[in-house]
Amino acid sequence: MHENRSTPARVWLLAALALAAAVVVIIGPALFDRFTLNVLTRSMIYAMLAVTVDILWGYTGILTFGQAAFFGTGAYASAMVLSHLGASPALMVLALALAIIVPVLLGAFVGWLSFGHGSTPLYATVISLVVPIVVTQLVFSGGVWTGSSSGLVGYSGLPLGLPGYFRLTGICLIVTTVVALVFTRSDAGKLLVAIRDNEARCAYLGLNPQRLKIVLTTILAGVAGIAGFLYANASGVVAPENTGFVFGTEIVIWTALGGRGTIIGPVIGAIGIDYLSAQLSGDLPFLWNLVVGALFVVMIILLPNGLAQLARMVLPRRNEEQASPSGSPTLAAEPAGNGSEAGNRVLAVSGLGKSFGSLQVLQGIDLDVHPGELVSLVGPNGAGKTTLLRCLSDGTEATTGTVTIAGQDISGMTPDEIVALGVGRKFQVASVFDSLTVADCLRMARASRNAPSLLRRSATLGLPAAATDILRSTGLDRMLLGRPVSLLSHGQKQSLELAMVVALEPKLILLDEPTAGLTKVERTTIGATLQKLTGELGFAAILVEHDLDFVRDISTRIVVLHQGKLVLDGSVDQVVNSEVVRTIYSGGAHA
Ligand SMILES: Nc1ncnc2c1ncn2[C@@H]1O[C@H](COP(=O)(O)OP(=O)(O)OP(=O)(O)O)[C@@H](O)[C@H]1O
Repeated sequence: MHENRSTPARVWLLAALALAAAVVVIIGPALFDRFTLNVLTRSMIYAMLAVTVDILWGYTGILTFGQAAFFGTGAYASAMVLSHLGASPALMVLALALAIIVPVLLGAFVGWLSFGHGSTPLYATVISLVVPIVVTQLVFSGGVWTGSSSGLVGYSGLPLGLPGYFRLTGICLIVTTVVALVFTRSDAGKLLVAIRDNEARCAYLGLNPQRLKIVLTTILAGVAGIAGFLYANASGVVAPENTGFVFGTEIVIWTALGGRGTIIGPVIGAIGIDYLSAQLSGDLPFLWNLVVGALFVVMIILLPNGLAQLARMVLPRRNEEQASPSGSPTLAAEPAGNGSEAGNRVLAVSGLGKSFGSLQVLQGIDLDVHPGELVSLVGPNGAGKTTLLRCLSDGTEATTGTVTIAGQDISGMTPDEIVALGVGRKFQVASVFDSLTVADCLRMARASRNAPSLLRRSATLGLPAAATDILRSTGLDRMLLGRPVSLLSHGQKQSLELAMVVALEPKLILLDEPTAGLTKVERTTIGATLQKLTGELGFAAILVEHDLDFVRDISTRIVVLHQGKLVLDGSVDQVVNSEVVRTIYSGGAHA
C-alpha cells in the first residue's frame, strides 16, 4: 500500500504549537511569580487528567467520573512509598512504577466490570461513580499508611524545586497532549468515534468494542496514575479529596467547558478554570463555586460543545462537503480473500427455534445455503425473518437447534466471532458511523484484517474489488470518499453499508430489506450488485425482502417463512406460482 510521503500542513502546525508551548514552559519560571508557578503546575497536572477524560468521553462516548480514583491511587501509591520507605533514587523509581501499576490494575478491573460480558451502557457510568467513593473510603480507613482524613504530608519528593516541577509537568502535559492529538486523528483513533457512534456495527464488522474499551480504560488509568505521581511530588501532600467523586466531576466539567472531543479544549478548560479558581476563590470564597456552576449551566445551554465550539465559529472552517477529492484517500485494490468453495455448504441450519418468554417466534427451521446462491427470505410482517437473521449472526440468540457456518457450530459465539467465520450482516436501517467520513467507515470494515495505524491517517484506502465495484456503481467512489456520512442521502448510506459488509470479504451476506426506502434506480443498482456478488463472485446471500417482483428478478431460490415456520423452500418459479404463497399474502393461512 502506498503512503503519502509528504508531511501534511497539520503535522507542521502541531509541531510548531508544541514547540511554542515548550518554550513557554522552559522560560515560564522567569516570567511568573511563585504563586502563579505553583498554581499552573497543579493546573497542568489536572489538564493531563482532562485529556484522559476527553479521550474516554469526548471521543469514545464513555462518561466517566472515575479518573480521580486512578489519579488518587497513583498519588497515594507514590506518597506511601516516599513517606514510609524513603526517597532514594531506587525508591523514587519504585514510587513511579507503583503509581502506574496500581492504577493500571485497578483500571483493568474497572474496565472489565464496566464493559465485560453482559454489561449495559449504564454500568460504566455507575461504576465510575462508585469507584472514587470506594477508593476514598479505603484511604480513610488506611490509618497511618494513608494518613486517613489528614492525608500524607511532609515526605521528600523529587529534588527539583518549583521551577523544575513547573517545567517537568509542562513537558509531561505537552507530551500527553501531542500523543493524544496524534492518536485521536490517526486511523486507529477513528475507531473510538466508531464505537461512540455505533457499537453494534463495530461488533458486526468483526471488532470487539468491549475489549477495546477495557484496554483504553486500563491505559488511561496508567496516564492518570502518572499525573498522580507528579502531583504527589510537586505538591508534597496527598489528601482523600484527590481520589474523590467531587474531583472526578470537576474534571468532567473542565472537559465540557473546554470542548469535549477536541483534546486542546479540555487542556485549556482545565488550566483556565483551575487558574481562575485559585485567583478568585480567595476573594470570593463562597461565590466562586456558584460562579463556576452557573458558567457550566450557561455553557451547556449556549455552547454545548464548549469553548472549542466558539473557536470553530470564529475560525475559518473547511467546508466538509467540498473536502473531496483533494482530502479523499485514493482507492487501492486489495488481493481477493478467502472465496468459498462451490458445492460446500456455507450455512446449515437444523431445528432452529427462538422464543421470547412464552412467545415462540421461530420453530423447527432447517435451511442450507451454498456459495453463489442468492436466497430470498419472504413472509408477512412478524413472520420472524429479522429474528432468523439475528440467530444466524449472533450465536447467543437461538433457543434450540444448531447453526453451522463454514462447518463450525456458532452456538454461544458473539457477532464479532461470527464475522471472523465469514458472515456479513446488513441491517434494515443503514447501520453506519454518522460522525465519520465514507472512507473512514470503509476503513473500519477492514480494521479486523488490516490493523489501523496508531500514528497516521492513510492516504490510501485498500478495499477488495467487490467493495470498490459497489462504490463505483453507486457513485460513492473517489468524489465522495472524504464526505461525512451525516451528509449522505438515505440511498447512499444503504450502498455504503453494503460496501462495508462486502469489504469484510464474507462468505455469507445477510441482508435485511436493503432496498427499503430507495428509488427505483437505486433498487435496480442494488439488485444488479447482489446478482454480481453471488452469480459472478461466488458470495452466498440471504435477502429479506417484501417486494416480490424484486425478489423474483434476482433470486436463485426463495424461502417462505410464516408464523415462525419455514413453509416453502424452492426455485423462484415454484414459490411464485405456489398456492401457499398466494394464500399467505392474502392473509388466509394460519398455523
Ligand atoms: N425482542 C423481542 N421481544 C419480544 N418479541 C419480539 C422481539 N423481537 C421480535 N419479537 C417478535 O417476534 C416476531 C417476529 O419479529 P420479526 O421482526 O423477526 O419479524 P419480521 O418477519 O422480520 O417482520 P417485518 O417484516 O415486519 O420486519 C414478532 O411478533 C415480534 O413482535
